[in-house]
Amino acid sequence: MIEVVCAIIVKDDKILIAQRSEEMKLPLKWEFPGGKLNEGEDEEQAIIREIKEELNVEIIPLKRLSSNIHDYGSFKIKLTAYLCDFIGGEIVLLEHKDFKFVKSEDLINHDFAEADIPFIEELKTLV
Ligand SMILES: Nc1nc2c([nH]c(=O)n2[C@@H]2O[C@H](COP(=O)(O)OP(=O)(O)OP(=O)(O)O)[C@@H](O)[C@H]2O)c(=O)[nH]1
Repeated sequence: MIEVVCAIIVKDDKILIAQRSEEMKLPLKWEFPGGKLNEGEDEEQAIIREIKEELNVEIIPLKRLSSNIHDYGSFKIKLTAYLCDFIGGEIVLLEHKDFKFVKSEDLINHDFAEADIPFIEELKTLV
């Protein structure tokens, strides 16, 4: 099983979501940015590194939210979300096709990766 961490980055009561590019797995799906844990890394180190690599910004993980296990058929992931504080930098899309900040009740209107669906309900009560 692949261990993946993703960041729930909140700014002005809105959540940052990113759209996967055509070249990535799950093309054009929306997701919470993040990625796979490297060997020897803990979840917080991984999320800080991934967000810097993908979006060129600095975050601080504040709180571990829930984990979802999802089987895509060809691969299975354990996806863990972290509520994060946006501490600085200008977003530069280094891997994704697009990004936006949306209200938690608006998440449902985006075509999310299936593994993310349980977070969408959870976030309505949190953000
Ligand atoms: N970062 C991120 N990955 C997610 C989310 N939901 C979800 O199913 N995933 C899946 O988790 C896997 C690991 O993410 P990644 O961002 O490191 O993947 P990657 O670009 O290295 O994938 P690839 O190089 O295998 O295409 C991907 O296959 C991705 O499709 C999510 O909300 N955020």
